[in-house]
Amino acid sequence: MALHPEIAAVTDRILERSKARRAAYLDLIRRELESGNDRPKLGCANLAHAYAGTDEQRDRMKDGRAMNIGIVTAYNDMLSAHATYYRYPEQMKVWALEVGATAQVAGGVPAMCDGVTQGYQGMELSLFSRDTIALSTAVSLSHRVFEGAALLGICDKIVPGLLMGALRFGHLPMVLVPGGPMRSGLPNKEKAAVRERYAEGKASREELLEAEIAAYHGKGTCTFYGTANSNQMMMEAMGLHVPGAAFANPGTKLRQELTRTAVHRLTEIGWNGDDYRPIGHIVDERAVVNAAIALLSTGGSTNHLIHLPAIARSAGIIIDWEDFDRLSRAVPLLTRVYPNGSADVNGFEDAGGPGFVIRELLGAGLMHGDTLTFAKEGMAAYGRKPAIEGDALVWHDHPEQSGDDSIVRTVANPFSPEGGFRMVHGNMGRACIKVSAVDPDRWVIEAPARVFSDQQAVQDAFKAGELDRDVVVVVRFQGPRANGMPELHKLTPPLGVLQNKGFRVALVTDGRMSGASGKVPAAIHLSPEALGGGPIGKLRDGDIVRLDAEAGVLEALVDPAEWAARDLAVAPPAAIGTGRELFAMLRNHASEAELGGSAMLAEAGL
Ligand SMILES: O=C(O)[C@H](O)[C@@H](O)[C@H](O)[C@H](O)COP(=O)(O)O
Ligand code: SF4
Repeated sequence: MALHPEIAAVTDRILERSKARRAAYLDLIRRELESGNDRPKLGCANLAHAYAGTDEQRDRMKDGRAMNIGIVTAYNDMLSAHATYYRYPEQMKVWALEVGATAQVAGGVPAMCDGVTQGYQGMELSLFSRDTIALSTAVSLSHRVFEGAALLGICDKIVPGLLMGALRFGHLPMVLVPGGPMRSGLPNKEKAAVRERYAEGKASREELLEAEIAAYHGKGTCTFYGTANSNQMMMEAMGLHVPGAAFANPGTKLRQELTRTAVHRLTEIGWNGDDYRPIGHIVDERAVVNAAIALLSTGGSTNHLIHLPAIARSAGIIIDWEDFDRLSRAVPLLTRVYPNGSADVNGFEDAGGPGFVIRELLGAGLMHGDTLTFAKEGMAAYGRKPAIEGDALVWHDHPEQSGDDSIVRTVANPFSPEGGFRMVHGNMGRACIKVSAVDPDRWVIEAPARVFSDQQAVQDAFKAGELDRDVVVVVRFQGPRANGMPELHKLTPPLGVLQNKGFRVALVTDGRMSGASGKVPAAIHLSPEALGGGPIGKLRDGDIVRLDAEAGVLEALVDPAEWAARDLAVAPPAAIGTGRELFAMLRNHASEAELGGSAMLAEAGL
């Protein structure tokens, strides 16, 4: 099937825009391969230090003919998703030896659970924890005694951060190794309903805690389709997994064999043979477009409108929100997974999962099918479903129809002819809105603004009954440079209560929302941000604001002369405590959300 013309056009736009940067990137990884991929060249003392900690593999390492795999792990017990990684390195070392290779933990990277920090000070470190992860990945791989790498990370900023760092070592073959979602617990919609009752004072804290623990009840990724699970969908679309590895549950034979195959396949690719395919060649302009399409056709997390531009830039590729907007209008919405529906990610996997979606998109010419992938067979392999037969890991074709068309649909019968994202712009700048989780009758909201500079003030105003009306809640000074661009997801329950009461409600912010945020129309990532002069700083209580997701408009309906003459609001002082002061250097140099929201990339000229 020929590639859809709009997808070809957007890809060409990206290729053209990225030409010089991409050429420089490919030249870098060529030079790195020539200079950096020959362990025997290192000094004897350097090699002895590298091997001492893994003395049981020293003879094989000394021999230098087999791949030494660097494992970069984001294991910790804070993220239920990453707790699954506890024994992965030990197992992976055994699986490497099975095929004559070796593996070492090159380093650990920090990982924040946004669910634990949501609504609290720690959330102001969340976005920049991504740069910290990228830097830690570079420190890990800088030992230069590896011919391949396995990246163990699942959640929100961890996959983006690992890739941002690892792509600077793009001459190495690499694989992303996910751990899988926890089994389904209390359905997400029931959890959200208890939260709204609690916000209204109709449920006790004990009742809420019970509900939350019933939802988040064990090891594995949370089961809503938020940023973490969107990561897995995108990694499949970029060909950076063993095909179909995204959503096999932890502790299963299938999960084990997918990880074992990742280790074996990595050594098969090698670094000096004819199957050499380094991550820097896999992550090209078409793979970035495929990732965007996978995100848009599944109503994935809005955080990837910041993370994918950052990942792409790390490989010399520039994608912008207009690209996303154009792709979103060209690809259909094929899944409804919470918050875009009531099913969770286990239901998505059972109904066909990423493989079904990719098979559909490839078959309709809605994805690039000719990209280089970790799998030998190319992108078609990612349209199939893994299974265990006896002791063997095999792949099967998906059936023509999904297992549940209330969750996954074919291209011929989509939930919507267009994807889940829109860009909106006007006299306050450019913002993003995810429409896949918003009822169409709420895509246009025009109401008086109520302006805040922090999310707690919104909660207080809600509790005081001051928001019980049609209202556009504006929360500013939430951008990367102001306070690290926290997610404002705790505002979802109160705004949802107002919406349930029948009020016309919207949120406008230079901050972010969670991938788990949904039903309330929210224009987010507004750029330029308030700190430093963004026009959102001109808004006043009572101004009429119009948010029209269909027409792509976000406008303060204020007389232009008055708007031009207005002074900007004064920024609140930078907060300290919970380590936030340590991140001032990242805030002060951060680029805008659309450019990736990264001080590290900005200062590196990427
Ligand atoms: O972008 C995301 O997907 C969120 O950051 C998610 O990782 C975060 O943990 C939410 O806070 C979870 O949702 P609840 O807070 O509703 O549990
Ligand atoms: S999905 Fe979010 S809440 Fe769940 S483990 Fe990952 S970061 Fe934490």
